[in-house]
Amino acid sequence: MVVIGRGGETGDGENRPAGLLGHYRARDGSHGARVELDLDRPHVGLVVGKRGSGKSYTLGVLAEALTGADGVAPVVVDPMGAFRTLERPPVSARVVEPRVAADALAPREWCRLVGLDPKSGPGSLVWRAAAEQETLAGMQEYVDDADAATATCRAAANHLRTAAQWRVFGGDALAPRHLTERPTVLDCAGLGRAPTNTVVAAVAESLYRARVAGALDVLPWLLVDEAHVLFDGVAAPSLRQLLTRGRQPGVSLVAATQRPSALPDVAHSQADLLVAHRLTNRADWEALAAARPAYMDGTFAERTPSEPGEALVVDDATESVHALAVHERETPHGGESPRASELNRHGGDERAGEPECITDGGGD
Ligand SMILES: Nc1ncnc2c1ncn2[C@@H]1O[C@H](COP(=O)(O)OP(=O)(O)OP(=O)(O)O)[C@@H](O)[C@H]1O
Repeated sequence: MVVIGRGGETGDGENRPAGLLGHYRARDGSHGARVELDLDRPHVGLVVGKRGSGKSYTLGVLAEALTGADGVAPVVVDPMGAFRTLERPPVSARVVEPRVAADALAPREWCRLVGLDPKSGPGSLVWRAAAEQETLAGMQEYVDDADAATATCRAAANHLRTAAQWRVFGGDALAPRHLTERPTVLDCAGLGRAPTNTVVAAVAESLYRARVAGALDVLPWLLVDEAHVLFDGVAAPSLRQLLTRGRQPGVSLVAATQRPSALPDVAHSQADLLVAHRLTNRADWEALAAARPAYMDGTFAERTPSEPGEALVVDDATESVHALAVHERETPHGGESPRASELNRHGGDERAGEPECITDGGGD
């Protein structure tokens, strides 16, 4: 058995947590030896591949592995509702509609979020409101009562009203302890790009701060699907922080994307683990190759897997490359596209239960 991500360490490996990622692929398609992933130390991972190549499935396998290990806690950002099935045993994750405290975002991020230039009148008013107030309701009141031109107040109020309509602000429901006491899925299906970015910014920042402050006794793993849309919005600074400094306090980040070429260079240079499913785009191969070291034998174009669930894993810790079949999920995979032929006579399709909503009150 091989443990990916664990290199050059002495000591009793038996006692250190690891999770099953897959098996080596034999030439005849049969399973070879087990390949596990180190869950003892924090990691930065990328899961890449074209549409339908198995990225979400692999994130699900990783969430299941983390659930079975001591001392770690998976927090999954679910942009499409594909991970709701993790609420079933043996994971029994809590699926929540995320709520974010308004003061989890810095004043600068508030301006960016609502699309206002901080140097403009309305932008500077929103900046001051965010600096002074803890809740979105408080910010709205601050803007309404501000000693500023009517047009400035009205423009700022309109932008804050839009943010209020996203229904992601309110209370401290995403407190790090809450997030990590059980495997958690943040159900962002139906949220747009800006509110999803808001959720990821707040969660990434609060997990990081909690670990730095010594307020969390488990090591969180933030798993984000469709990551390219997050490195392009207000979540980007918090994700960059996890990439460059998250391992020190013990926060892991695994980002999945179908467009690795759209990720910033820092994501490629900081990742110590790459799980590459099938990729056919030259720009994507080049983005991976630019950051990948000489121990890669052959090119990504030559070695790209052909079937969903097959992966090329590049491990910086052991400076090795592995061709795997990713392990089968224990919970059902929820990322399947619906097929017309599988709809029932009433036109419905079977969905996982409605997500639980945890708000602690005191919201906006
Ligand atoms: N390890 C695996 N074992 C068995 N089947 C798999 C595995 N990985 C993927 N599949 C199959 O491939 C399909 C596509 O996988 P998945 O939904 O994870 O793709 P994706 O890369 O996330 O696609 P998208 O970019 O559209 O979200 C799954 O529905 C599943 O049937």
